[in-house]
Amino acid sequence: MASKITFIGAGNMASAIIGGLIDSGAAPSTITATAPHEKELATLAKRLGIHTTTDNNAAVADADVVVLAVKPQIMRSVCENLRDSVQRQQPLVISIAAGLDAGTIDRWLGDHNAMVRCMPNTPSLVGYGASGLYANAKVSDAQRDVATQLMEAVGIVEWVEEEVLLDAVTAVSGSAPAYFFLMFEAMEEAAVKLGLPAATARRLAIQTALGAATMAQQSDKDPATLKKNVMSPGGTTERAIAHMEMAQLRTTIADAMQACADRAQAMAKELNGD
Ligand SMILES: NC(=O)C1=CN([C@@H]2O[C@H](COP(=O)(O)OP(=O)(O)OC[C@H]3O[C@@H](n4cnc5c(N)ncnc54)[C@H](OP(=O)(O)O)[C@@H]3O)[C@@H](O)[C@H]2O)C=CC1
Ligand SMILES: O=C(O)[C@@H]1CCC=N1
Repeated sequence: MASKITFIGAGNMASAIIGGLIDSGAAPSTITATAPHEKELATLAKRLGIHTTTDNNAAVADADVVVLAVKPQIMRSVCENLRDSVQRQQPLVISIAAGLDAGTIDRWLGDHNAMVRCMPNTPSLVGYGASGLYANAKVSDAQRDVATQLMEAVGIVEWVEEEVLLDAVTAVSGSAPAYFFLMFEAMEEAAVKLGLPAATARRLAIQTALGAATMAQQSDKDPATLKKNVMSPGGTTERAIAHMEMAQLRTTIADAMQACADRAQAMAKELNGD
């Protein structure tokens, strides 16, 4: 990617994306990251060879792409401080903040900006991210490609055409790593009750999830068929799955995802007010 990219914020998500970009061939000299403290930046500059600065406005001055990667609660003051530089430079602005509408950030940045809003997830840290992206009407096809390349550096990308669908993305991928971690916790606890050492149980559960995910990704069969293939008639898996269905696991998952999407809506109301 030849564009000059500036990351406002240099925390977990920004450093994951920058690491992925460099691994996929981006020149470190085209990347700048900002944060309030020199010390954190110096570590990042040393590790990745990128430019760093504590001056957000200086970092935006020659950027083609500006990625907003600060916490939602401080986004307004960060954006208002950047307004003049962004209006002068007119970069593609990509926000990865949860809960903040593209329109709100655009307004804080002085309006009429090409804005992409992205909902990533934490497996981006290890290159297995899943991101949902939404673009406003100012974003060109070339800028869409840039945003796709940026997030594909740390995983897969799915575009949505209506911003409200990012709430569904939050429910199915943004928040979802935690659902699987809960499953690992529960399986480990149950396996310990069945007599296995905790460490053995954890390794087996995690490897099984990795295997199941890889199979589901590589197979041309749907998940229902793959599930059926594990279930010998009258066997052990059939008994376990019957128990999960009887306990309404599907309803629990649907209700949890609805609660997640509802919370995303409520957060948007809290965060997007004047
Ligand atoms: N974690 C997750 O699962 C997900 C996170 N997100 C979003 O990603 C964004 C970043 O999250 P994450 O990386 O986890 O957070 P971090 O706290 O790890 O990173 C935030 C970064 O912003 C820096 N910062 C603080 N104030 C400023 C400022 N005024 N100017 C420039 N930089 C500043 C922080 O520096 P310092 O540490 O010195 O304060 C830090 O480097 C959030 O908006 C979050 O909603 C989205 C989806 C999933
Ligand atoms: O829990 C949260 O609010 C954030 C957004 C998606 C993942 N973490």
